Amino acid sequence: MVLQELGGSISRALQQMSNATIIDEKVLNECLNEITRALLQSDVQFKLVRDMQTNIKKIVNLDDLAAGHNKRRIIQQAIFNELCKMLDPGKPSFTPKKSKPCVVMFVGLQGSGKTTTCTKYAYYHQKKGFKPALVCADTFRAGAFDQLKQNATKAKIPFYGSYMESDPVKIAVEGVETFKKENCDLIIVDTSGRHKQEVALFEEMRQVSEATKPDLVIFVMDSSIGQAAFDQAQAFRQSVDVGAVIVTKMDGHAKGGGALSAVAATKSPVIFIGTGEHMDEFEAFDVKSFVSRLLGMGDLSGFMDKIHEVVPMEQQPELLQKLSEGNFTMRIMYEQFQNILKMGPINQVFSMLPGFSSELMPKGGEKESQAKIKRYMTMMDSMTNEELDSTNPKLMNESRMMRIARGAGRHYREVLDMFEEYKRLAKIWSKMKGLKIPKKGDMSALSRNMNAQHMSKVLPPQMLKQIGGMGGLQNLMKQMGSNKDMMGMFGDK
Ligand SMILES: Nc1nc2c(ncn2[C@@H]2O[C@H](COP(=O)(O)OP(=O)(O)OP(=O)(O)O)[C@@H](O)[C@H]2O)c(=O)[nH]1
Repeated sequence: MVLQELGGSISRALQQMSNATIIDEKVLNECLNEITRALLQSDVQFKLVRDMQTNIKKIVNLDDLAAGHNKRRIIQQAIFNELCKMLDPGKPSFTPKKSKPCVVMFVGLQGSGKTTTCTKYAYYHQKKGFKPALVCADTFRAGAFDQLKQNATKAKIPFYGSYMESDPVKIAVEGVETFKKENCDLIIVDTSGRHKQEVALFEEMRQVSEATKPDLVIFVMDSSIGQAAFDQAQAFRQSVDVGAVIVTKMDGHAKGGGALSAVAATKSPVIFIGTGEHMDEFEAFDVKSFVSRLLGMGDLSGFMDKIHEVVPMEQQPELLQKLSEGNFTMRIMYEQFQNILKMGPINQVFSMLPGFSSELMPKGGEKESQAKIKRYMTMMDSMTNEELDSTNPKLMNESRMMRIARGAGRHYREVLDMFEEYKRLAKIWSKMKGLKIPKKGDMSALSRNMNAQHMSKVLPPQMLKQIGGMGGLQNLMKQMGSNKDMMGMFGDK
């Protein structure tokens, strides 16, 4: 079962439960069985799923719940928490610091996407101001060095390797020494891919680890390996001190369940996921955001962080001010489209945005969505400043739209479509009116300033009903103590 289907099945099970007039043992069991089935089909290890089910039943004791408690919300929250617990081993991974040079070693099965991921990891940190370098200690696969060299050159990252030397330990040590001298602060060592049974290659990996003394060993796992994930991850952990997991190929036909099993086997957190073959198809992994998106709840906190990353600091207060005044103009939409295109793979960003995901981003239609955004932007290029900055929808009459269509070489119908999309987004964002704007556009402060009132306006009515209306929402926020967690629930589905 692919990841999107898993999310869909879980959301449906929750929805069915919410539709029941009374939630009793039978309804709860049906809901949990549905979720169990979905997780098993997604290749989550059987034991993990069984434990989860037992835990939820322990937490949600229907008889003990005093009258007046919102049972649906408690069950939903329990499922959310259990899924988070499955993915969170409870200890954070080592994170590289610019001030101190560090060595990170990559291990994984042959073809898992290790070499590609090494470059993605280096590129990600390079964008954050690190000085990364790549060492190819894979002397087993002919062509591995060329592949790394090619990727590294593309990303302008220094690399080290040899066509002649056959001893991976020697290359690894020389590469690490070389880059330490060159003051690189993140030295990444790519090792040979292994089959599970290859004792010699496991021994080689152990020796490379012993010689280079990595600060972190990352286990790279292909998300489609299914039920085998647990055993494979454990085999690696027995030879080297795995400290983090990266799950690749989460795009396409990925089965998400293997990730959960790998976390359980290595007791190490997933730190990134690979979502495509390209360098920037790589996402930092956050458990709560992931589960939130898996359950179809959207992830506004992730979106806020993304905005923080790509919207220039000087633009932020201005944008927030405009949103707080309820002035969502075409120009803001244009700028947001520009930012979205800058943020990287569009499907990742869309799944975080309230309102953007469902209409503009049909599942699997990233290319079309990207083209649509570009088309919208071309049409907006033919608009006047007055039109772009107006908040009066009446300004956009037929003759103006005809003119824009002619100017952009598009059909009138397409301009109309774009305008409908603008109105839809303006309606969603207008609910941010009155939001207190923190100084210097601090996004996390903005999250904190969101109160139940704002949330109730932005939440889809169905979801608000599930939570237990305004009262339930206020209670939930009090209990959670932090608005940031709640931000994950801002989907518009
Ligand atoms: N769709 C998709 N493809 C990926 C992803 N990561 C890697 N790949 C592809 O998977 C294939 C194998 O990747 P490599 O990086 O060569 O794998 P490797 O683990 O280094 O292989 P060995 O050196 O043999 O161990 C390549 O075609 C990559 O482009 C991903 O996140 N999504």
